[in-house]
Amino acid sequence: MKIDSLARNVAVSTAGLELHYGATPVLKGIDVALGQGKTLALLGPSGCGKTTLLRLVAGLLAPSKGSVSIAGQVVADAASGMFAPPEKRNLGMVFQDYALWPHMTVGGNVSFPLEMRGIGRAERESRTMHALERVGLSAYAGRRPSDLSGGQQQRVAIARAIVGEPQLILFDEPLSNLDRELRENMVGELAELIASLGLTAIYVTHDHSEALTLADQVAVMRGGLIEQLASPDELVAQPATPEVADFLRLGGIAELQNRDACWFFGNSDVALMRADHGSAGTRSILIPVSAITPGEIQQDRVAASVLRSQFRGDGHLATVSLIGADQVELQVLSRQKLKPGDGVGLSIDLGQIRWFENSRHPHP
Ligand SMILES: Nc1ncnc2c1ncn2[C@@H]1O[C@H](COP(=O)(O)OP(=O)(O)OP(=O)(O)O)[C@@H](O)[C@H]1O
Repeated sequence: MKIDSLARNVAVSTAGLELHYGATPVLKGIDVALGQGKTLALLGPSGCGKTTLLRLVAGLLAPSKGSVSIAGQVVADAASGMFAPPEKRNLGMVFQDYALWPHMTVGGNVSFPLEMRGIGRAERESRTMHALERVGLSAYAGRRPSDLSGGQQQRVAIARAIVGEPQLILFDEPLSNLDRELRENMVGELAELIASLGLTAIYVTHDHSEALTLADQVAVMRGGLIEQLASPDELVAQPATPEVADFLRLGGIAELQNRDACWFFGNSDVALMRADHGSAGTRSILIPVSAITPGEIQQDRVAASVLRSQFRGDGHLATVSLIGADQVELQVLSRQKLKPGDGVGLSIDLGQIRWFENSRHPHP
């Protein structure tokens, strides 16, 4: 194994990583580097390759091209054929379905990885109790997993993943089997646990709020590629593409056309604002929820019709379509309840609009 002294504080990195199933490319060239003690979320829609990337880091799959390094050591390299199996990578894994052994006690489950490593009984017992204490389950060591709730079972899986004090912990949608309330509580707990243990973690999820809550860096993936890799703050403030903005639900995405010195929504007659002569013919924009103030329909407002609305804690979040450009859907936050079919006038703060360089549209 090669030690890269320049990369000592890089906990995990990939270079030109590709994975093909036969002729089908699933990952098309992934370059990431994650610092010690940091959490990286892999976020993206179903089938974009998140789990495949995690499995390549874990050593459950070998790359078709490129390499994976952990703590400066190459653990897989397609060119040389070098491949370290999972048990040689010093990592912990937590899966969606907990993967606990039903015939063993909670304590037995947690101590199993230590037993596999040949660690003696006394040390196993003290480390197991310590790991269970860390997840708040020391009183449950003698119980069977089936006696525990879903949230408690997932904590047992986390205790089992940290008991060996791994340098890296991999989470594959660990909360997706829990109901919404428990999931929301556990996101915060997990973030706290990861921080207090100083873990380096990779966390796969398709839930943007989980990713933005937990991670220091978020890789938004699409079609086997990373579309944007950035901190949560940067992603929200500066989504690189309309697709990223749409996936993070930052607001409404629209395509504008420059005609007669005005920016119109698509090829409709609904104008948003004046345009400079000579500016590009077509641009995609993000109109954040915070840029729109809803009110009565009147002359200087963009008229829209409510499609659906949901209460979300601080108001009613409605999806509206523009009258005269009904392919454009925007998100509006309203104090009053809006019902499907209601007419609403939108005051749009043009200063908050984000203009994208490209002219791609997320809903072809
Ligand atoms: N063994 C396999 N053989 C062929 N194709 C596969 C295999 N495993 C995964 N794929 C394909 O690879 C692509 C990426 O799968 P992957 O599980 O990494 O996606 P994902 O982003 O994690 O999605 P999800 O959130 O649904 O788990 C998918 O199109 C999937 O159908």
